[in-house]
Amino acid sequence: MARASFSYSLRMSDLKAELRRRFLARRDLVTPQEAHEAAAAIAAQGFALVERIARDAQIEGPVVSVYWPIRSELNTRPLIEALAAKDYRVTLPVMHKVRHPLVFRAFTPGDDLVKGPFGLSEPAEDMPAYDPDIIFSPLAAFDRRGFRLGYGGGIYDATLAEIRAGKRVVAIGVAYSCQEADHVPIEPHDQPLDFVMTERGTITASAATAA
Ligand SMILES: Nc1nc2c(c(=O)[nH]1)N(C=O)[C@@H](CNc1ccc(C(=O)N[C@@H](CCC(=O)O)C(=O)O)cc1)CN2
Ligand SMILES: Nc1ncnc2c1ncn2[C@@H]1O[C@H](COP(=O)(O)OP(=O)(O)OP(=O)(O)O)[C@@H](O)[C@H]1O
Repeated sequence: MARASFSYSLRMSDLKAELRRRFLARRDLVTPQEAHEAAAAIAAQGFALVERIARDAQIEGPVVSVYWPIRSELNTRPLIEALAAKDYRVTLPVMHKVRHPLVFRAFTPGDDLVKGPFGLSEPAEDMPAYDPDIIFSPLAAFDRRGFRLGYGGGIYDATLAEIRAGKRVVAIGVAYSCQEADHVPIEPHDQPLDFVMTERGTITASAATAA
């Protein structure tokens, strides 16, 4: 038994690592012009979806978490600007350890960010922390059920599991359409997204828990 589950998890991590490599390589091929247009599309769609979620769920002044892009991730800075301009409470993730939940700290465009691990830019430790109502999550690959693969830290999974144990949170994956996979391999700890947003439109995830 022990041997069977060991080989299962080895194969699973190889499979995830291979998919991660393949889909990150696709993302790296996006041209600057495509990236520019996608960032504008995500700002418009993301802003509209936040307004819709806040209205439907009757959340006054929702806390919205947006990632601060690194590497070839889709640029969410125009989305952050659009939300902040309408007085939404924007937070950015602060990483502590792999497989541990993120902390979300307040950010307003123009605020200083400090260097975190892996080239991350994060709000300073003295900024106030809030639990988000809506989380925009980066990813390497996604499927239409709403399952995602990240950089392999299990961090968004741990974060969503923790918040969902106490309240409703809407998770929105942000990606280029070239990052869509038929089926992302899943494990029991994987937390589904509610929506995935690409430059082509917004997908309502079929495995969503909060729709
Ligand atoms: N822009 C952005 N912010 C984010 C994330 C993200 O994916 N993108 N995160 C999403 O969770 C959290 C940070 N987590 C991260 C976890 C791992 C790596 C990383 O670079 N990992 C190495 C592999 C390390 C290893 O295998 O030992 C790598 O990919 O090279 C980056 C961010 C919170 N903030
Ligand atoms: N809560 C957990 N319990 C047990 N194993 C876990 C847990 N979270 C992650 N792992 C293991 O860590 C590895 C990375 O997890 P996974 O592939 O789900 O991360 P990811 O979704 O790419 O990362 P992130 O959520 O940070 O973007 C996997 O091989 C998985 O088995």
